[in-house]
Amino acid sequence: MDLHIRQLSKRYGAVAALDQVDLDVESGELVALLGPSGSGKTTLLRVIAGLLHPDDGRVLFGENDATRLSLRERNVGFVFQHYALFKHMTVAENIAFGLRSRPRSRRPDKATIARRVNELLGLIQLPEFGGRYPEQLSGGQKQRVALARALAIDPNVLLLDEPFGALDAKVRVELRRWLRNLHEQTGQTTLFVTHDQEEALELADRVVVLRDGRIEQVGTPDEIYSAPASAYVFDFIGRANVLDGHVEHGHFVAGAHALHLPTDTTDGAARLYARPHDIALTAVDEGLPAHVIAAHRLADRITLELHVDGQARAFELDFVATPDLHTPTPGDRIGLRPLRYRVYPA
Ligand SMILES: Nc1ncnc2c1ncn2[C@@H]1O[C@H](COP(=O)(O)OP(=O)(O)OP(=O)(O)O)[C@@H](O)[C@H]1O
Repeated sequence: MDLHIRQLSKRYGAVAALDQVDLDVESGELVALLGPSGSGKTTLLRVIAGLLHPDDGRVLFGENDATRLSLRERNVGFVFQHYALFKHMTVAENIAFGLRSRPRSRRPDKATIARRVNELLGLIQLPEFGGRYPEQLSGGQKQRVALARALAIDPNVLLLDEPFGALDAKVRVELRRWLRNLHEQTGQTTLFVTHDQEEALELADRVVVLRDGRIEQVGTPDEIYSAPASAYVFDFIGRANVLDGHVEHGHFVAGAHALHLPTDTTDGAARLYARPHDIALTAVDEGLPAHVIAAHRLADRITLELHVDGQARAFELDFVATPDLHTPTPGDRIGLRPLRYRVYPA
């Protein structure tokens, strides 16, 4: 089912946890809510779930205004990082819980529930685990069961709040790929909260970047990564180098160096942002002059720490070592040519 958020606001004293948020999620989409701690991700998810009431604004499931409906009436499935399974119930009982606790008029019969549970055990790839108790499962298995429990009720939307946040890095990566796969099978409209940009970019159809309770950018992972709408998004999405300078007649000027800007940018003080792997090494008089502070090698990758003439911030450049390439050493003078970059007003 599609989901529409209209002008949602929620304050805690002086803090605007959500500030006039608008968002449309299409039926079947997997959308990541991405932002640093305190940006409002969990608040937004809880308002959609009906666990929290907004001060203002509306939540629509399809065309139906759900703003005043309770959690149960909204028929949402959710999995939170710390939303533990019921310890005294088996895996199968946990998965069946949502269906069994429906009012009698809407409760499926026992055989239908058992069929649904088996189907879900298959979907989460734990077909033999129905009789186990949660304490007999690994962390990743528990979260898969939690997901099956959330899916059992055939929810209007599936809401996931850092569901893999408590697991170790390797399991996290496995589970996010598994979740992407599962999503392709179920086609369930899903909102996924994370503060991990890699997770968001790999998993989602679209990413919503939040900042202080407002949406900073909404786009496909490619749009967010390749065309960050602001310095904030650029910085949050990956490693960033920053050059201070100014824009003049379609060029970014830093010291004696000018770089052509493909799009119209207003003249004035500006900052250029470039990723460490998007910068080429040149002869010192052909690029931005810099000197090498340190060189680090990890397998075939080399990272140079640099000081660019006239700039206050440290600068980093990454490249792959090849046999014919001379690796600069500390103290060397080199030139830099940003290959891909974005310029934002300072
Ligand atoms: N119950 C509460 N009482 C007071 N302030 C709150 C409450 N819940 C959230 N806030 C504040 O609202 C803002 C948004 O919080 P929220 O939990 O939505 O952020 P988040 O992006 O999910 O962060 P995290 O990644 O740390 O979970 C924060 O400034 C937070 O301190």
